[in-house]
Amino acid sequence: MMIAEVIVDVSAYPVDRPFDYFIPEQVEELIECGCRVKVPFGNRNVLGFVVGIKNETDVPLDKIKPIASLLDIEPVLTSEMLQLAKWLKQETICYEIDCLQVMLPSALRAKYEKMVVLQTNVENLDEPLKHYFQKSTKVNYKEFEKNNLLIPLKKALNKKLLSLENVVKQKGQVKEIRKVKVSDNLQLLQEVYDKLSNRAKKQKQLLLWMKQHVGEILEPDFIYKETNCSPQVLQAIIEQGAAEFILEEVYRNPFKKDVKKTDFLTLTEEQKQALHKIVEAMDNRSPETFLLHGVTGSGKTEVYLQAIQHCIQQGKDAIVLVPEISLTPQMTNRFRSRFGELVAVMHSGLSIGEKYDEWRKVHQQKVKVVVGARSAVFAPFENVGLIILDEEHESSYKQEDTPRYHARDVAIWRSKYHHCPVILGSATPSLESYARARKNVYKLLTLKGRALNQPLPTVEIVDMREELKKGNRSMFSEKLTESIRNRLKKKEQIVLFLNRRGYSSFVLCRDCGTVMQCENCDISLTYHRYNEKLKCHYCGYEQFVPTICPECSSDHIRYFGTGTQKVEEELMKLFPEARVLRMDVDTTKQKGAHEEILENFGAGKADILLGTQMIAKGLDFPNITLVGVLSADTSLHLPDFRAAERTFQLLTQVSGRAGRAEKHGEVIIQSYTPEHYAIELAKTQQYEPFYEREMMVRHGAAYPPYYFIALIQVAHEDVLLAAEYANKCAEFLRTHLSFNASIIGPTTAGIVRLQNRYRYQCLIKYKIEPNLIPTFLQLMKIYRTDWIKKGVVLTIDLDPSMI
Ligand SMILES: Nc1ncnc2c1ncn2[C@@H]1O[C@H](COP(=O)(O)OP(=O)(O)OP(=O)(O)O)[C@@H](O)[C@H]1O
Ligand SMILES: [Zn+2]
Ligand SMILES: [Zn+2]
Repeated sequence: MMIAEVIVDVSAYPVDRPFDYFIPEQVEELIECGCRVKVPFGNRNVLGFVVGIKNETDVPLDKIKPIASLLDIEPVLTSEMLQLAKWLKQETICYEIDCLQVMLPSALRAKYEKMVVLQTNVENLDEPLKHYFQKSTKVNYKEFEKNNLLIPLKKALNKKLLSLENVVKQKGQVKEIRKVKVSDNLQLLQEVYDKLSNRAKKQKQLLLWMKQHVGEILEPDFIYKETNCSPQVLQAIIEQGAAEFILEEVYRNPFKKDVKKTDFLTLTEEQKQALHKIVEAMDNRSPETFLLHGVTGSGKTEVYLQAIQHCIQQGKDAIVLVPEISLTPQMTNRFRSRFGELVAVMHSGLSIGEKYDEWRKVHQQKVKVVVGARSAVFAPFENVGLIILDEEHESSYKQEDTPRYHARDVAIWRSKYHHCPVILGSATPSLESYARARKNVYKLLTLKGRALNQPLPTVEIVDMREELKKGNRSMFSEKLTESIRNRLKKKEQIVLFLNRRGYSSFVLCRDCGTVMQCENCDISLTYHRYNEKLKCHYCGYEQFVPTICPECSSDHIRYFGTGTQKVEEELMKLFPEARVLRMDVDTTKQKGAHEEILENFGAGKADILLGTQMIAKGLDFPNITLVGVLSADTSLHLPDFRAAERTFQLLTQVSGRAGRAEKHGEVIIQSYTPEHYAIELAKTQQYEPFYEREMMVRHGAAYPPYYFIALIQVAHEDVLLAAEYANKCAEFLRTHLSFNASIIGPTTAGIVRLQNRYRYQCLIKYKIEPNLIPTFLQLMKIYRTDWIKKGVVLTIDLDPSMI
């Protein structure tokens, strides 16, 4: 008797543990840990993951049900992933099932159909299988299941004579085109022809034509054009068996264009030293974490590329994480141009099907390198030799939804598992990472100079209050206007950056001052011009811009806030001759739009690239000599203890786009608070002085990296109940945590009402608190068994960004 331990796809407290199921005899030889199964749970069948297989159980045998069906005969999760899920669940206080799901592409969570594909000459197959592949090289898995052939199938898979492919069943997810296959039986064609009455002239004509194309596979449009027949005529012929419609699967290619191969650059002395240390760690199979701190344009990417080369030479695989926002084709092409077909790319711009195809390339070990956003840290390579996080300071490496994991932590866990190094790279490392490097927890590697020895750009800060005093009400200071004009004359390129973090365009009544607010959240709606709608960025609520004020019926409605569109309009007025490209959420909605804008700018088809966060990173164009930051301050005033750090990072990153080749770069930063240290220190572009200063601030306020923080939020539709449970929560923490932890709150959250729920929170600061995780687990248990029934929503975030 064999028993499988299964984690089922039900997120509820008592269910967050493996359940025992009998393994039916016919799948005993097939089932492995990491396979998905369907199992009866309550009165329905649910999806589950096999996490263990054993011979005995403590559960009374009459309570155990059998597995309903086995969905995979090759595991979709490796044993590494199963272990990782167990760790992640503790680390982030969530359900194990959430951890398992986050590791898989969404196509595998959806409906799918499995096909068995021939990888060899049919003759090499064993007898019972042969028959299925006589006509086609791809056969539905169900055929083998139905005919009890799973055991010979598995043997053939192990010998790599056959392979498995999952075909997503959901509509539109497998890319297929319909073609017509003319029968290859000439005699049959003749018979059909003979049977036709003479009146069916068109059909006869088509059949005569088909006799010239026996066995061919053709596109319907081609047939209509060649023979002048209608779809009805073709249909009639098909019904008589002379031809058939077939679906031909075409592979998605997320890479629109092929890239030219590039060669390795000769490294600078600093690059060489950094690479040497990394290679050493790889050779010694040492799970070290390196912090590669290199100024903008210092050639960090080249170091990554050569480290990956070494990794591939060792026969191992490399994972490269890049923030979603800088996963531009320009970025991925740098990897593809070196490693060609060995690269898979994973990011949210891909369709479900494309994502799945890329994941499969990794799962089937067809590629050696994956370049992707956060979740690519779970790439199912089995022989990882190197993990890289580029722009390691980026907040998008932290998932803000369960499981609330940080890609850096997962990367380090995997590096220990695989005995390989991790590289964290940045021009502006997070304070946490830099502090760890100072303490030698991470190994610090520094690139002080730019790759071609170019000087860093000159940075000037313009006080916008002075501009206002001078009577300049425009969003462009005199200095910036002058510099733009100058570059336009010299035919050099300009990047204008609008800091939109924490900033939005809102709509206000000029008579009564009412700001249009979300129905569900205490937050103003953001105006989107492209569809003339107001949208809530937190819950997605949308409405048309009102023509009269809902409060006072005035029709004096006014738009506030400087969006990129407004900047564009003003640019047109000031510099009618300038060719402007705008890059923001609105202009990059369509697939490939991002790519096109960058390509056009790179090809010199525009003078000015105007954009938001999207253009702060990764841009590497030699002709950019001026970077203008229109509003440096907006990100300073967010309810986030990292606001200054993020502002400094952003300003440094965006400044780094200027003067990357021969021509010298200039940066102009406009600000209303130029005396703030984050802005003042961005002028020198030196990281250390900022680090020292910001560390003092963090020390004074007892924030990371000096202390760890955790945030617990309690939300309820009823404000009183929200407060009541938040109090219970705080009380529970105070009685269970030691004096080492300070508990602040409950207080109301930054946004008091979100999605119709009132929100309270407790902030916990600690250095060492052994009781923390057990206490959180206990609290979670109370919540999941009791509070949840009262409509309370409780979340625990062990590394919150907004507080
Ligand atoms: N050793 C080298 N010799 C010549 N050119 C180099 C070398 N290393 C890098 N470069 C070039 O210098 C430019 C900047 O390099 P890269 O983009 O890798 O820097 P980075 O440190 O990643 O910059 P950022 O953090 O600003 O994105 C690129 O155009 C790159 O091709
Ligand atoms: Zn009004
Ligand atoms: Zn809302």
